[in-house]
Amino acid sequence: MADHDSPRPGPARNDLDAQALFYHRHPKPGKLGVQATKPLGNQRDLALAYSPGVAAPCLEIERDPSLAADYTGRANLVAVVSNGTAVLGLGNIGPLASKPVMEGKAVLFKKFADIDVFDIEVDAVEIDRLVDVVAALEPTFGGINLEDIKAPECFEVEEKLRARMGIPVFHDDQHGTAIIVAAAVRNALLLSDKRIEDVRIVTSGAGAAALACLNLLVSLGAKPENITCTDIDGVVYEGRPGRMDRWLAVYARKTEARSLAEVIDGADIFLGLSAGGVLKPELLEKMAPRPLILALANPTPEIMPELARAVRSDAMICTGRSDFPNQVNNVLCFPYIFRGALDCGATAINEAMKVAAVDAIAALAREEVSEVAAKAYGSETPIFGPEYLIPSPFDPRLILKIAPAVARAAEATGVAARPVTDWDAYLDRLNRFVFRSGLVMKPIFAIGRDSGKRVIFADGEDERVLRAAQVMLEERIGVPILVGRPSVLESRLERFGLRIRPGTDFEVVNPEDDPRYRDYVDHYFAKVGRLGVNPDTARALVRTNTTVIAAVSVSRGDADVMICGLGGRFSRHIRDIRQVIGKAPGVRNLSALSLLISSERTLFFADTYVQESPSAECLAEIAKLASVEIHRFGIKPRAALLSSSNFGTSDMEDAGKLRRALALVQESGIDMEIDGEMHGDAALSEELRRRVMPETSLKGDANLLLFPTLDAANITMNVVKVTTDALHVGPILLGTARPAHILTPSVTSRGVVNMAAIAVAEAVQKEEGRSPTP
Ligand SMILES: NC(=O)C1=CN([C@@H]2O[C@H](COP(=O)(O)OP(=O)(O)OC[C@H]3O[C@@H](n4cnc5c(N)ncnc54)[C@H](OP(=O)(O)O)[C@@H]3O)[C@@H](O)[C@H]2O)C=CC1
Ligand SMILES: CC(=O)C(=O)O
Ligand SMILES: [Mg+2]
Repeated sequence: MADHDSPRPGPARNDLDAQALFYHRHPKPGKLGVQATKPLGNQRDLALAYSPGVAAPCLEIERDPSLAADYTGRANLVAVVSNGTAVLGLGNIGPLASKPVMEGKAVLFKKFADIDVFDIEVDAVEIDRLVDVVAALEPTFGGINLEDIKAPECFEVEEKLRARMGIPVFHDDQHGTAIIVAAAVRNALLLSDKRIEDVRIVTSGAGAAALACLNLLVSLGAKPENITCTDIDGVVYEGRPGRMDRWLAVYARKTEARSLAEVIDGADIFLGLSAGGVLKPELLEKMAPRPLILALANPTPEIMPELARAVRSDAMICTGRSDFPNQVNNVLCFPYIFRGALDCGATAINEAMKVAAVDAIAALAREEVSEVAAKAYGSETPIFGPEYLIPSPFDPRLILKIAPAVARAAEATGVAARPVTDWDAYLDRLNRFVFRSGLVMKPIFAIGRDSGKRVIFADGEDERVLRAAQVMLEERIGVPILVGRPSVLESRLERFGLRIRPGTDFEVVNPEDDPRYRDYVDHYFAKVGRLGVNPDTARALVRTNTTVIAAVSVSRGDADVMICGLGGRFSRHIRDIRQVIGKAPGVRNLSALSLLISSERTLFFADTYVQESPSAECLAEIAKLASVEIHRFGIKPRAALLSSSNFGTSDMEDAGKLRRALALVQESGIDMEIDGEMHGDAALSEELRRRVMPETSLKGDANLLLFPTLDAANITMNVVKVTTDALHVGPILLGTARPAHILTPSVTSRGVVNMAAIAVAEAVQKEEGRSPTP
C-alpha cells in the first residue's frame, strides 16, 4: 500500500460526521449497487443473457468493435479512477480510503446525468503503473474520469492516457474546475466591463486545479504575462528552488516579488485553489475596482465571503460551497460534459468541447429563468448579476444545455464516433431524464427554505421524527414543534446521537403538562361538542391523543402545518383532522394523493387512502386538487382515468362513472390534460393509447393516475412501489383547510422530511396567495 500522510482513525468528530457515518452504513454499506437492466425470469431469459445466447453479441462485437455500444452497457459506463493521493482537501489518504469519495462521484454521475459508473481505486502511486492499469481497462468503459490524483503526477498520467486511449480521459479536478471557473470569469468580466486580454490574475495555489484553470483562461484570451501564481512558498518565480516542472514553469515569472501581498496590487481576479483562510482581508484593498474573488478551497475558502464583502463591497465573490451564492464546483460540469461525450461516442474530450461547456454554462446564467428552473432556486428567481454569476448545481437546464453543446463540438472537431442524428429526439430524451430523476423533491424544498413555517409533529417522540426534525433545521425547511414528553425527547436525542435539544432548537408541546392545556380543551370542545364528544372525553383526548393536540395547535394558529400518522389507524387520524381543521372553502371531500419516484418514472396516484368509491363529482374534484399539488413540484400534470374499460369498451358502472368525471373536468374549464377511461398501459404509453384513440387529449405518458376505487388505487400503488423499487412520498392529504398530513407507519425519517417539506411548501404558497392553480 501507498504511504498515507494522514490516517484519521477514531470516532466521529462532530455531529455531521456521525450522520455521514450512519448514512454510509445504513441500510446497506456504501452508496452503490449493480442493477440488471434485463429480465432474468426463466430458462429462456437465461439462454439469452448467458450461454448459449450471449455468444451472438460476442461474435458481433468481435466482427465490429463499435457494436459494443449496441450490445453492452459500455457506451454509458465511466470509470472514476483514483489512486487516493490528493483526496479533496484530505491529502494522500490512499486508494481504499478514497472509495467513499469515488462512490460519491458515481452517485452524482448517475443522479445528474444517468451515467453508470464503476469506481476504481488503484493501489499505484507510480505514474507508469497507474497508466498501465487504467489503459488496460479500455474495453470496459466509454470514458475515464480521473479523480483526486496529486499534482504534478496527475498531468503526466492524463497526458499519457490520452495518448494511449481511444475514449475520453478527463481529469475532473483540473478540467471540471477550470470550465466552471472560466464560465464565472466570463460572466464577471461582462459585469465589470473588463476584457480578458487586459485582466491581471493572481492565484493562491499552483496545483492541479489552479494550473488547469489558468491554461483554460489563457486559451480564452488571458495573457500569461498578466498572471502571477503563488503557492505555499509564495510567488512562483523563475529559478525558484524546489518543485519546478514543465507545467508550473509556464507561469514562473521574472520578478523580485516573493509574497501574495506583494503581487495582489491592482489584480482584477484572485483565483484561490489552495487552502482555507490564506487571503487576508487587508490584501483585498489593493485589488482593482470590481474585482472577482474566486475563493474555491474546500471546505474553508481562502477568505469567507462576509469578510471579503466588508472590505470590498464592489467585489464579486465565488466559493466552492453550497451555502453562499456563486458556488463554483466541478459537479456543475463533469456529469454533463461526459453525457455529451458519451452520447456521440466521443473518442476524447478536447478543447473545443471544454469551451462549448464554458459557453453553455456562462450563457445559462444570463438566460431568463423559466418557471420550472426557478423552482431549483427557491422562492426568489435569480437574476444575472454579481450574486448569480453561474447556475446552481440543481438547475435542471444544465444537462439540457451542456450535453448537446458538447456533443455538437465533438462532432464539429471530428471526435464523435456516433454523431447525434436526430437532435429533437436527443433533446426530448434529455428532457425526460430531467423530470424522472430524483430531483423531483427539489422544488418543494426550495419553496419552503427559510420560510420559518412551524411544523407540529404529533409523534414527536418517534425516532424518525427526531431525525427528521434535525434535518429540517439543518436544511432550513421549517421550524419543528414536537408533541412529546421533554424527558423522553431528551433521552432519545441523546441515545440516537442527535444534536438538537428541546427549548433551544425546537418547541415542545408536553401532553402531560402544557400551560395551554385548558385553552386547547376549550378549542377542541367547541369543534366536537356537537359531534358526540362530551367535556370529560375532550379533556382526556387533549391529554392522550397527540393527533388532536397537533390539529388544535394548527387550528389555533400555534403551528402552520401538522404531520401525524406514524402509528395508529389512518381512519382515526383523518376523523380528528376533519373535525378540528376541516375542509378548505369550496372543497366537498378530503382525498389523498401518493407519489412514487422510481428511476424510470415519477407517478402520482389518487385516491389511495380516503374515498372508498368516489363519485364522478368527487373524482373530478380529486383531479383538480391533485393537479394543484403536482404543479407545486414544477411538473405539468397529465391525468388518466384508469379502468378495465378502454375508451368505452365496457358498460360497467365504474367505467360510466369515470366518463362522467372526465366530462365534469372538461366542463369546469380547468386547464389540464386529462383523458379516459382507459387501460393502465394505454395511460403510460401514448403509442398504445393512440392505437385505440387517435384523438386523445392527453399527450405523452400520463403522470397522474386516477382510479375508480380506493382499493384499485392503493393496491396498484403498492405493487408498483415494490416492483419498481420506488420511493413513496405521501399520502398527501388534499382539501384540508390548513396543511395536515397523515403518514403511514412504514414511513422512514426521510419520508417524514419529504412530507414536512410538502406541507411547508403548501403553507408558503397559500399564504402568498400563489398556490399554483390548474
Ligand atoms: N471548488 C472546486 O470545484 C474545487 C476545489 N478544489 C480545491 O482547491 C484546492 C487545491 O486542490 P488541487 O489543486 O486538486 O490540489 P493540489 O494538491 O494539486 O494543489 C494545491 C495547491 O495549493 C497550494 N497550497 C497549499 N496550501 C497552501 C497555503 N497555505 N498557501 C498557499 N498555497 C497553498 C499547494 O502548494 P504546494 O504544492 O507548495 O504545497 C498547491 O500549489 C483544495 O482546497 C480543493 O478543495 C479543487 C478542485 C475543485
Ligand atoms: C470538488 C472536487 O473534486 C475536489 O474537491 O476534489
Ligand atoms: Mg476531486
